[in-house]
Amino acid sequence: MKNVIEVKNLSKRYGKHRGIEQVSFEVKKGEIFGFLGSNGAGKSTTIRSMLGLIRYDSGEIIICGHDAAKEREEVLKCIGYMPSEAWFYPGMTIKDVLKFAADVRKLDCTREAEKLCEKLQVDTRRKISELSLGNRKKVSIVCAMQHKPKLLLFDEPTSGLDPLMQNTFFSLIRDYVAEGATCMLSTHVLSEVRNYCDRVAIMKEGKLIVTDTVTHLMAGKTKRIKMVRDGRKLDFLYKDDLNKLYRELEGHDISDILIEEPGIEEVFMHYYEKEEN
Ligand SMILES: Nc1ncnc2c1ncn2[C@@H]1O[C@H](COP(=O)(O)OP(=O)(O)OP(=O)(O)O)[C@@H](O)[C@H]1O
Repeated sequence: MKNVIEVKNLSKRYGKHRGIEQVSFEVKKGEIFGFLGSNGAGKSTTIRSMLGLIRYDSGEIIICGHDAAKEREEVLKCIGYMPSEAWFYPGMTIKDVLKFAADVRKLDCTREAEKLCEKLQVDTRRKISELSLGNRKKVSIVCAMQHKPKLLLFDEPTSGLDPLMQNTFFSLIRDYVAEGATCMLSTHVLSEVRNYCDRVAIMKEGKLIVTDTVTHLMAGKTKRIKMVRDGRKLDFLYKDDLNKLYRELEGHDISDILIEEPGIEEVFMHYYEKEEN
């Protein structure tokens, strides 16, 4: 399958401060790719480098077959970007904002914008200054999607959206992906990754520590064990061979035991801990 994103050995420093180091990953056409990491891990730096919003120090970024450093305009043509801050000129109406965003691309996006506004319940007559954060986020979503881009690139898209709108947002993504688009989104919301993403990359302290399918990550060796041992309730994550655990339990009174797959939160923590060891 064709790669829509290829990031190779991407590094960026902010003066003395660490930005990102040697980040490499690929996203295939038709994937929904989750980008995870705690505050300051380097997600926005990677995304902004992809868009040419910041100049990176070394490495290579190819998007839709174009080099992000040398063919920025071509790259921007194929991307619909939603930044984490939904900032617009406060005096403009939503309709004006959407038209402005389409005009910049020299496209008529009226029909698609109307469809999106209806689904997201956006009243285009309202002024930006009257909108809550959630409603500004919705305007941002329409701006990113109305030109039906090949690559939907979202930086923390759902913060501020109510659960109903989050569902609508992901169903829109799925519709575009079904029509041939690809999506990469950064998020702190692990359930979004579990429910909607095909693959995930986890960043930590400027480095990419794992890239894998969500299914594979969830099916790892780590288990959550709940048991009552010698009258004491225990609840812990177990990463080793289960046979070893059974041997360790010999001679103890086990009155109850439950072995289950950990949640994605635990898988995420597992990778963080593993890196530290
Ligand atoms: N303009 C800047 N000047 C100096 N350092 C910066 C700047 N922007 C980011 N950094 C640093 O680069 C690192 C990566 O930050 P980045 O914003 O990419 O992380 P992030 O994963 O997007 O975090 P968050 O989830 O909080 O948005 C951090 O150590 C951060 O302090």
